[in-house]
Formats: sequence, C-alpha cells, structure tokens
Amino acid sequence: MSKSVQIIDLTEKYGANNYHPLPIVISKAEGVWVEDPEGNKYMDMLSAYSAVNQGHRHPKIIAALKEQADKITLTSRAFHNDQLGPWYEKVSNLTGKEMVLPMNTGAEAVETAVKTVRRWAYDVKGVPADQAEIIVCEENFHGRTMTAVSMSSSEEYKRGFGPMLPGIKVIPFGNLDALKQAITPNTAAFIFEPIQGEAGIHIPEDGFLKAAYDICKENNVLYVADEIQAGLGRSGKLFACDWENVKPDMYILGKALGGGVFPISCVAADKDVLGVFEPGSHGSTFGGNPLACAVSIAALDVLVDEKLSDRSLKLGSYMQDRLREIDNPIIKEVRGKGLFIGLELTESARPYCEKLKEEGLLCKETHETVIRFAPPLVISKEDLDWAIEKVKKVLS
Ligand SMILES: Cc1ncc(COP(=O)(O)O)c(C=O)c1O
Repeated sequence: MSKSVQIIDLTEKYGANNYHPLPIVISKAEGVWVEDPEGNKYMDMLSAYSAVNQGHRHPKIIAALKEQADKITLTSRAFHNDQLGPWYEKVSNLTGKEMVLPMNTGAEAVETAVKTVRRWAYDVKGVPADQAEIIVCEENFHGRTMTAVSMSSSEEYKRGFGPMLPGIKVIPFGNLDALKQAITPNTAAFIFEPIQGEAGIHIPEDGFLKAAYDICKENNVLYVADEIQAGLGRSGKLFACDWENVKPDMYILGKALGGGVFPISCVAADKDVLGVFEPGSHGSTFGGNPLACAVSIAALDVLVDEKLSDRSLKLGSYMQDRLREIDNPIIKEVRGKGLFIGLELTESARPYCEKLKEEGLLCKETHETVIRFAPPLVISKEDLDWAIEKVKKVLS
C-alpha cells in the first residue's frame, strides 16, 4: 500500500467528514509546485483558496518565520510585542485605514466585523440595542462560524445548526434596487464580497461597487468589503474594490495576509468605526501574535515588492483569453478578474478536476459546475502555458 493511500485511509478513519478532498496527499511544496510522498509533482492552481498568493514557502516569508521563531512566538495581548506595532503600521499604510484589529482566521475577522458594525450602530448611529440589521448578498461565503453561517443564503450550510443569528437581510448579489429597499433606519452595514469566490467567481456588473457605496453613504450605512479571498492581489488589483476606486469603510482581510505560511486575519477601518472597542470588549489569545505579525509583514512586502497585483492582472487576462479559445459546448462561460478565474461547465466539474489531477494540475470544483483557477501569483508565463495546455487537453 502506498504512503499516500495509508494517509488517506487514516484521514478517512479518524477525520470528521466535513471535506471532500481530491484523492491526493501533498507533502512538499515550492512556488507553484507541490509533491506527493511518492515524489509525483503537481502544479497548484488553487493556492489554498487564494491563501498562497505569494507562492508556497516564499524564501523571504520562511526566513521571517524562522527568525521570529528563534525569538518569541506568543505573548498574548496581555503585553505588547515588538512585531505588532510595525505590522499595524504596514496594514494601515496599505489599506489607508487608521486602525487595525488582528485575528487569526477569516471567519474570525468576519465575526469581528459584525461585532464592530453592531456596536457602531448602537454607539454612533443610535440604533436601539439588539435591533441592528446587516445586509448581505445571496450566495455569499463569509466562513463557517455561526455568525458567518447565519449570513449565508445556503440552506445546506445552515441545516440543523440553528437557531441562526437574527438581523440578517439577504439581497441578490449586484442588485442596487434590492440594496436600497433593504435599508432601514436600523441598518448598520452592507457586508459583501466584491467578487464572490466560493459562489463560482461572480463578478458584479461594472459600476455596482461604486453605486452601492454611494447608496450606503446616503443612508449612513457602513460599506464593508470582505476581501479575504478577492483581495491582496488576487483580482489583479491590490483590493478588488480598487477596480472601481472605492475605499470601503472597512476591509476584512485574511488568507494571503499570512502568505500561506501562518494564519492571520484582520479588519481595518478608520477610528470613527473601529474606535468603538474598549479593553475587554473583543480579543483573541493568538490575535496579533509576534510570529503571525512577522510573517505577515514579510508576506505584504513580497506582495508589493514583486508587484504581484500587476502580474495577476497581466497573466490573468492572458489565461482568460486562452481559455476562451477552447471550443467545446460543455463550456458555458469563462469569467474572471486577474488570476481569479472561473470556468463554468454545463455539467459537473468534479470529473474534470480529477482528470486534470491525472495530468498533474490541481484545481477544485466550486458550486458543482465551476472549475476555479487561482494559481499562486508568482507563476511564470511558461508554467501558466503548461497549465493552459493541460486544461485544453482535458476539455477539448
Ligand atoms: C470571502 C471569504 N470570507 C471568509 C472566508 C473564511 O475564511 P477562513 O476559512 O479563513 O475562516 C473565506 C474562505 O474561503 C472567504 O472566501
């Protein structure tokens, strides 16, 4: 029995059955390439759902991890640590926001955003206690905690987990009239993904992000962009909201914030919003730990120094054009921004992901019929051409 089969058996025997992974074990990685225990190499076209935008084990990020691991890894927030201040400054400069609040996972940052906007509604907007409302979009994905699941429109994500968090209103993605109608005096925030990732790379019509911002401003509603997956270079801009030059009231960031090396997430907003917290009102033992901050500083430096947003923009439109050349009636649509690409089929995408795996290319189906392509943004043109030929072979 191969090592891979043994490991999969153990996972299936002891692991909770909450994922449906492709039957492959990964034990090593570098850049865009990963390797199984038998030494077979594959190209990673998923990047851990856009957490590895900087490429696997980027040498500068690994160096920062090792250097910090030799000094101190955790203080809790009972004390200051020497990495947190410089990390705050870096995220503040990048987002243009005055304040930052660190967490660990994306869903925790979403929780933080929800607490912030509710408290803001209570303290600043004067919404009566327990009456704050939040508007979200159909087919959103904000994570798997109870708050994030309560925001979901998917019955499958919610089944048996109730009662859900109250005060959530769901509108169709990209629908400005529905947004206007959903707003009441108790609305605290509109929380949305500027490009919906898990839904199958849904891109709103041009003008939506800006028009939705204007509606929020007219009604004193906070405009909160969940850029956990679409942000940090993935869509061909530093933030997906940059496509319409919109500065949200709050950014929610995660995934590539830690360069795929260490978990870190955050929300960033100005003082009039994120200033609502006082000591004891929110926190996390690991949030803002020195290891995560040191890694994140390096991860953000790599993103900026290597101009990964520009690479994503250029290589992304190249890849989309090449995919559109494939002539096969099962292809319904190729859509994307930068290297954030969805290829929608008229039938289940899973068998094609399995065939691509046999060809040495790892990607994953989303929403049944969509193959998501999101390679590390450091991918070379040669490697991308290799990947495109494999996709052509499997889909032609
Ligand atoms: C837009 C968005 N928000 C939140 C999350 C949740 O992040 P995490 O899995 O780190 O909790 C994800 C994860 O895919 C996401 O894509």
